[in-house]
Amino acid sequence: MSQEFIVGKNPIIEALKAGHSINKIWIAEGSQKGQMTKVVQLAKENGVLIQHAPKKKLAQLVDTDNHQGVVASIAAYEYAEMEDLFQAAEKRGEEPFFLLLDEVEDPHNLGSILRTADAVGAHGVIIPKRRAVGLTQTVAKSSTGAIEYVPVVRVTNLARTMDDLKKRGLWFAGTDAKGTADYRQASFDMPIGLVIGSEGKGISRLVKEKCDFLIRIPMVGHVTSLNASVAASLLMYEVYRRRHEVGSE
Ligand SMILES: C[S@@+](CC[C@H](N)C(=O)[O-])C[C@H]1O[C@@H](n2cnc3c(N)ncnc32)[C@H](O)[C@@H]1O
Repeated sequence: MSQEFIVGKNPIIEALKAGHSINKIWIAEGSQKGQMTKVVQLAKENGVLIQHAPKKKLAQLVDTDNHQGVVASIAAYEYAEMEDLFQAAEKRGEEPFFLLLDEVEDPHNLGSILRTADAVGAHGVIIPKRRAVGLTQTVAKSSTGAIEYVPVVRVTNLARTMDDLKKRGLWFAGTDAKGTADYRQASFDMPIGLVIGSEGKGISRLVKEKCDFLIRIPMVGHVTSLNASVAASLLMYEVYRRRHEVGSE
């Protein structure tokens, strides 16, 4: 089984809580306080081996000093199947709410999108296999554990996947700073796929053509677009706002 590392207390706590298969945890000597006691307690409950080591050893394992004194070696994150996303919606008695990321490359953006997707109860994220970031440890860290809860499906061809999903009732809202409709006027009560473009090029032509409508978040300042994860978060919360009455969390 392929193996990678996750770093930081919160991501490791979430991985342990979610029952992710962890081979071993390294804790830096002298950093056993605060949240670290929770890491140790959960590791013991899950029978995970803990090794205390100098900070330098942790930095060598993961090639960074930014590990908050704890590193875990885990089985690689698994991708979900499309059916898992539909089942997640069905289980909650909700219309499907998926995110499609068209070649998002920055792991911090993907992590942050997963974090908000978890917060708003989106049923899953769809990414292409090529020219896009996958489920790496940087993504896991940026997602602060949400990677454990939001199913991510990898597909060979996003445009073709949209055709398949349309047959299952999905509507696609493309997002673009130059989109024709103000997002405040769009409908989100049907089964919806929110399409987010890449950091550099935005949504590709083919994928854009498959979108049923193109929405924009109005911008009255000087820059021409928002960061992909910021735009995704605002729009995910708009879907949430439309679907949940105040106090009905
Ligand atoms: C950094 S932007 C891409 C900018 C790219 N140069 C372009 O021309 O589209 C990344 C993605 O964030 C989303 N986005 C950014 N600003 C937006 C806005 N004002 N309204 C809707 N979506 C936006 C879109 O999905 C966009 O493809």
